[in-house]
Amino acid sequence: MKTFDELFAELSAKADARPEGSGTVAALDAGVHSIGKKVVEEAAEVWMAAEYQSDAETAEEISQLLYHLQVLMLARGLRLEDVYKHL
Ligand SMILES: N=c1c2ncn([C@@H]3O[C@H](COP(=O)(O)OP(=O)(O)OP(=O)(O)O)[C@@H](O)[C@H]3O)c2ncn1[C@@H]1O[C@H](COP(=O)(O)O)[C@@H](O)[C@H]1O
Repeated sequence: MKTFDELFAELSAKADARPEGSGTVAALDAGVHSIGKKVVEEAAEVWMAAEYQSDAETAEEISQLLYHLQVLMLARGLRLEDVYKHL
């Protein structure tokens, strides 16, 4: 298990080190347009899970949406503080 901040630190390190086989590196290489489509897809899956699926399935979909949002942040060069200051 990891927190939102811990995942962001892990993904930031992967973006810098670019390890072989990283899905995050592949997503970053695909670019903002591709990542944005994934965010929308995952958001729709969160909505459908919340309406029709279990709590556990909804939580899993939410985790995937949070992951893809973090990838989008990295692709744009945004830091956690850039988002947190609006909360
Ligand atoms: N938390 C996640 C995570 N959540 C979601 N995903 C990605 O999002 C996809 C889930 O989307 P779907 O369920 O829609 O599955 P899918 O449609 O079959 O996926 P695609 O075919 O579109 O890739 C997964 O296949 C992963 O590619 C994640 N990929 C990675 N992480 C974590 O990110 C870290 C770095 O991962 P790597 O960069 O791959 O090393 C690790 O800690 C991972 O656990």
